[in-house]
Parts: sequence; structure tokens; C-alpha cells
Amino acid sequence: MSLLACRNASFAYDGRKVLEDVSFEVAVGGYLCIVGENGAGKSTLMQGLLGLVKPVGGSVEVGAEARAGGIGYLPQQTAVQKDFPASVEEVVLSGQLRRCGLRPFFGRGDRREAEAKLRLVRMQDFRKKCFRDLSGGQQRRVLLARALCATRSLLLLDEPAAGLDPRMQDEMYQILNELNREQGMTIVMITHDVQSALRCARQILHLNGRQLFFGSVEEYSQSAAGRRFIDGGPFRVLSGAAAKEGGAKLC
Ligand SMILES: Nc1ncnc2c1ncn2[C@@H]1O[C@H](COP(=O)(O)OP(=O)(O)OP(=O)(O)O)[C@@H](O)[C@H]1O
Repeated sequence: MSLLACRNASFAYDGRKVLEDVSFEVAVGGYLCIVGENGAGKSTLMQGLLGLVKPVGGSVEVGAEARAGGIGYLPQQTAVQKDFPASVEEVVLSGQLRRCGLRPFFGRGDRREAEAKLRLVRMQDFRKKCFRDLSGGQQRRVLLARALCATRSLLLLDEPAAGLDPRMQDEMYQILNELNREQGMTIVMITHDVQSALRCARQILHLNGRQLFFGSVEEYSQSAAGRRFIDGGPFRVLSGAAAKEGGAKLC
């Protein structure tokens, strides 16, 4: 069953097309990585999936389950976010504002939910800490917990591991992997880290102002677009199970 789909979707700013003819589907529980060079249209597409930018051609379809369960969004981090003068718990709770409706305060249930999301990202011990005193990797995990508060089924992530050191990047990818495999969370992630995309995702969408490739990770690694984009010599793609059995590091 498809949770998200684009059918021949095109996007433009002020009449200038920046992304043309994109078609793909993500199933419930899927994991899609969107790759491509700077300016390829990745963030524009994500804005389109969020309904913030309308396609000028074709369509973007968000399935009933995603509409009902909400969409969690982790945008690229800005300098302003890094200095946010609030506690970790307050930052995570702010992800539930939409659900509060007219209620002007957060209840015990909201706090329990925030704590559960912090546990999923391994940040439960930092609940009372000030957000701006955390490391970059810890801040990204708190913002991921915030995004999780907004959804039961679909996470859209714009470069969640950008700017983190390799250990923090690994931890972020591991958490996303657990959310996908253990919680059934559907993930759509923009990344410049194509090797991690190949390890973590099940599908790849490669953009360059248009769609260069959409399909499985295995097909991508064999495709002309994939071969050109994947860095550094021979690269063997392992499926999740094979990677685990072989002891390879699986996101
Ligand atoms: N709000 C906007 N108004 C006008 N043009 C825009 C706007 N946002 C993006 N663009 C243009 O659309 C094109 C695609 O940009 P987009 O940010 O989607 O690319 P990207 O693949 O996400 O790039 P990056 O990897 O650098 O983040 C670029 O030419 C960019 O200048």
C-alpha cells in the first residue's frame, strides 16, 4: 500500500521550473533516500510532499494513513535553532502543539509521550537540560524526538546527519533504522551521504532538476546514474539481513 506518491510532478518558483517530471511511490514502512547534487531540487520536493509548495504539473498524493497520523518533519538545522533557550522537554513538547488544539497547556499524557520519544532517540536523561547546552548530535536527536511527536507513521528528514562527526552520524542512522524496522515508521530522507543511503534505505530517488533514477538500492548501485554518483571504487551493496550476517556496519 502506498503512503506517498508523486506522479509526473513538476515544481517551479516564480515561473522557473526547478524540478520536472518526478514519479515515485513509498509504501507503508518504506525507507526512501533522496540524493543529488546541490540545487538538484531535493528540498523543493520535500516542501512539495509537506504541501508547502504546490506542483505546477502532475500530482503529489499523501495517503490516508499519513494524513491521519500526521507528518513529522526534521528540517535542515539553522543557527537560530542551535541557540534555542528552552529545556529539552519543552522543545520536544512543542512538537505536540497541533494536537493540543484549544487546550492552552501540556497535560501529563503529553509529557509521557515526549518522554517516550526522547527514549526512542536515547535522550531521556537530558530531559531537564537546556537545549542550547547540548552538542550538535544531541540537538539533532532532540529535534528528531520533536518530529516524532507530530506523527505516527511518516518522517520527512532533510539531511539529519549533516555536520555531525562520524560517530554521531552512525548513531543517528542507527536510530532511524530502529524507528523504521521496529516502530514501522516510514522514512523519507534527503542526504548527501550516498554510502549511508545505500546502507540504510530500501529505495533511492536521484534528482538533478529532473528524475535520474528511482528504484531499489540494489538496482541503483547497478544503474548508470548510481555508478557515476557512488564514490570511490568497487562498492558492494548488502541487503539488511546480509549486512547483519556479514557483520557489516548497518546504519
Ligand atoms: N524559495 C525559493 N525561491 C526561488 N528559488 C528557489 C527557492 N528555493 C529553492 N530555489 C531554487 O530551486 C532550485 C532547487 O533548490 P533546492 O533547495 O530544492 O535544491 P537541493 O537539492 O535541496 O539543494 P541543496 O542540496 O543545496 O540543499 C535551486 O536552483 C534553488 O536556487
